[in-house]
Amino acid sequence: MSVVDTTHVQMWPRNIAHHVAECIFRDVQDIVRRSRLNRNLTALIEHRELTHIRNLGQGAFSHVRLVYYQGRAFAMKHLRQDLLNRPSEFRQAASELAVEGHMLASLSHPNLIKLHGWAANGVASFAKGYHDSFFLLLDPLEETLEDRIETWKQIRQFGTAVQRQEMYTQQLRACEQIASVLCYLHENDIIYRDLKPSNLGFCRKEIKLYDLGLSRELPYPDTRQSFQMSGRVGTQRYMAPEVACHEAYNVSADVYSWAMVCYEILTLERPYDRFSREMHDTLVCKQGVRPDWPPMSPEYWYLQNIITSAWNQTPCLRPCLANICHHLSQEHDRAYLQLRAESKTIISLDEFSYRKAPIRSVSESTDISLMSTETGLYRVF
Ligand SMILES: Nc1ncnc2c1ncn2[C@@H]1O[C@H](COP(=O)(O)OP(=O)(O)OP(=O)(O)O)[C@@H](O)[C@H]1O
Repeated sequence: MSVVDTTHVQMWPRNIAHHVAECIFRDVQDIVRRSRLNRNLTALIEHRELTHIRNLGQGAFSHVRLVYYQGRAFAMKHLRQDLLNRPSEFRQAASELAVEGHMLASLSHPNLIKLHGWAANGVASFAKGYHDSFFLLLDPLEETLEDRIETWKQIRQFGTAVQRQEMYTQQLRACEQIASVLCYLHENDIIYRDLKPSNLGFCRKEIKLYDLGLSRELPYPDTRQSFQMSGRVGTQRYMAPEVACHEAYNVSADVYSWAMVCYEILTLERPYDRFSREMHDTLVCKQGVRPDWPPMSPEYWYLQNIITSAWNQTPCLRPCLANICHHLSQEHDRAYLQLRAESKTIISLDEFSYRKAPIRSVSESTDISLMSTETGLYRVF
C-alpha cells in the first residue's frame, strides 16, 4: 500500500497545464450553467488523504483504482496517463469526467453508483498538470455484470433446479433494477446512451449503473421529443438503430439498449454475436433484424415478450421504462415467492421492502399462500 502520490509521474509544464485547465474549466462551466440539475455538496479530497491499494480497471479514457479514504475502501476514477500525450483528447475526456461528477453529485438512486467526493480544487485541479489531478471517489464494485453472466452460464450448465430458479429471480431483478435506474435518469431528463453489461456492476448484491461519460441532459424537459444529438454514441450491438443511423432520437434509444442487455442477461448470449459492422448497419438498422430467441422454459416467456416489444424498430412503439418496471416487479415477486415455496424457506417482509407492492397483494394475484409465523417471518406454500 502507498499513499496516492503523483510527484514522480509524467506531468505537463506549468504553462501548458494552466492553459488546458482553463479550456476544460470553460467547457465544463458552459455545460453546468445550462444544467437544470441541483448539485449536492460533495466532499473535497486531497490526494495525500488517499492510500492506493490496487488497480480495479481501465477504460478507453479512465483508470480506476481501489483506494482507502478515512478507513473505507473506494474506487478512485481519473484520466489515463497516456492521454497527457494527446491534449485535445485529454481535454474532451476531462470535461466528460467532470460532467459525470456533476451529474452524479446531483442524482441519487439505489442502482446508480454513488459519488462520495472529488479532488479538492474541483476542475481547477487540472492546472497541477498530472493526469490524476482531478478524480472522482466512487463506491467500489464487487463484480461487473459481465462477470455475473459467466457465473450464470455455469449455473445453467451444472446447477440444480433450485439454483436455476434462484438464477431466474436474480436475472429478473437485474432487468428490473436496470429499468428502474434508467427510468430515474429519464425522469431527470437525462439520456444514458451507453448501456452495456460492462457499464453495470454489483455492489452489496444490488446492481449499479456507472460510467455516465456519454450521458447527456436533454435540452428540453420533454423526454419523448426527439433531438438531433451525436450519432453512433455507445457500443454498436447495444445501440438503437436511430442512433447508429445518425437520426434524431430520444430516451427510447435507452429502452432499445435495455432490451439488448436484458436479452443477454436472459439468454447468456451476446446479441448479434457474429455480425460485422456492415451486417449490423444493413440487417439490424435498415431491415429490422433482431436476435433469435433460443428455446427457453415457460417462465422466461413473460420477460421475453417485454424485451421483444422494447426493441421495436419504431422508437415511439417501445414501452416506457416506468411500465416495464411495474410489470417486472410483479413478475419478480411472483417468481421469488414461487422459489421460496418450492424450497420451503421462510421469508421476511424486508426482502420486499424496496418495492411498492406489498407482499400480500402479490400472493393474492397468484396461487401462492403466505402464513405468518410467530417470529414475524412468513412461510410460503
Ligand atoms: N466503481 C468501480 N469499482 C470497481 N471497478 C470499477 C469502478 N468503476 C470502473 N471500474 C472498472 O474500471 C473500468 C473502466 O471504468 P469506466 O468504464 O468508468 O471507464 P471509461 O474510460 O469511462 O470507459 P469506456 O471505455 O467505456 O469509455 C471498468 O470497466 C471497470 O472494470
